[in-house]
Amino acid sequence: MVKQTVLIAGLGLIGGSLALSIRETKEVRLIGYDSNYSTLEYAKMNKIVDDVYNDFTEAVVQADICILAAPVSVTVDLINILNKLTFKKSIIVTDVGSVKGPIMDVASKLDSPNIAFIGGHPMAGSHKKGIQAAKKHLFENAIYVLSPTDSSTEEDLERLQALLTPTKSKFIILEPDEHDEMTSVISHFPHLIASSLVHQARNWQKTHPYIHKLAAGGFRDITRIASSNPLMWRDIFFQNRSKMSRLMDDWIEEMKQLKNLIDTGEKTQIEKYLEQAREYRDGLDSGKQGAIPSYYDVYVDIFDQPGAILKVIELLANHDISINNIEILEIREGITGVLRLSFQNENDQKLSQAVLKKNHYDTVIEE
Ligand SMILES: NC(=O)C1=CN([C@@H]2O[C@H](COP(=O)(O)OP(=O)(O)OC[C@H]3O[C@@H](n4cnc5c(N)ncnc54)[C@H](O)[C@@H]3O)[C@@H](O)[C@H]2O)C=CC1
Ligand SMILES: O=C(O)C(=O)Cc1ccc(O)cc1
Repeated sequence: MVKQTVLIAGLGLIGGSLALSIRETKEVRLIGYDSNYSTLEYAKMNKIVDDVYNDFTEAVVQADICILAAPVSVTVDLINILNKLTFKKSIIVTDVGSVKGPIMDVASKLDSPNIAFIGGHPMAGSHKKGIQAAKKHLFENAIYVLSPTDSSTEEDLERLQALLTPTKSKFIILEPDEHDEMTSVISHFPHLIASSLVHQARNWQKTHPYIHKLAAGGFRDITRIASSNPLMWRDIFFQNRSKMSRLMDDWIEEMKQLKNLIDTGEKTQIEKYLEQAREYRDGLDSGKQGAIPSYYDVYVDIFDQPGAILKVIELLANHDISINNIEILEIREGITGVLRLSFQNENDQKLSQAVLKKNHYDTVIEE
């Protein structure tokens, strides 16, 4: 069987993770392009792809399928380059960008009859960046948005889905504008708000130096997404600029109304506001993977003793459970402290809780 050549352009967190899940497909020759030499070196050394290129044109003309996995603005530039090339054979081109509008706009100008463009967005990720953070199972159970275009056929869509099957994600078809509006509401705008809450705390720290300590609990949780890659998010905000701007207008208006209720002592109205928010939030399906991936955390009480953290890690490693992230939330001399362990999925979360409980650790999973 003739192997199809698949190019991943941009071998960072998302491109690298896609490569790790696709590479086991025997009938694929996987090649990678990136502008960063050490990324290419890493990808080659760790056999994440079969071959690496630092020239996009040289790589893409070989490909049967090309996945553009660079920042959104770079993806737009790469599509513009595609429009200047001659393709002697047919190629399916897709992307992974968090914003679809600008990418689909430029893709609609592709005039080679040999290019079939299908927009894409695997809705899972992390606050980390770069190929070192790539994970084979990153997209497991995640929603994977696909946006076919006039240039793509049903067969192209099926071929792309077949290639992406090892990601174990769930495909949904969305119109680009629909996608950008929804992601602006549940991902892009909340991101900005999380960062603004952090700024607010930082400003108040000048008045109350102790705020830093108090912010370690719930505040850190609700602002977690503010720790993500600033360059990527800057790109997302500007590429989804008009939708972000509209949401900011709505938000400012809502804040004004809330301020008014607080200033005038409208307790009933405020209670109603909180109640409605609680009802809607409780109705969100916590068991399903949403667009912003859930965090699967387990809180473990540990004693401040040498090697206490290591013991927990060893225990889970012995059960083949891999930990995504570890944070020490509070530990003071001689008393118990809390360790937050984050896992890739609910299964690992529940399994680790069972293992830890069996070994007499106090654990909590927040609902
Ligand atoms: N990080 C996340 O959680 C998610 C990100 N996305 C989207 O995936 C895309 C990539 O994001 P990440 O992998 O997180 O970022 P990343 O920073 O980990 O990787 C980006 C890669 O693109 C490369 N790159 C940058 N400029 C380039 C250029 N001119 N030519 C070739 N390569 C270039 C970088 O060297 C890097 O290896 C973005 O469009 C983002 O919107 C989609 C879903 C989730
Ligand atoms: O919202 C976040 O920060 C995430 O948890 C990961 C993420 C980032 C960007 C996306 O386009 C999709 C998911």
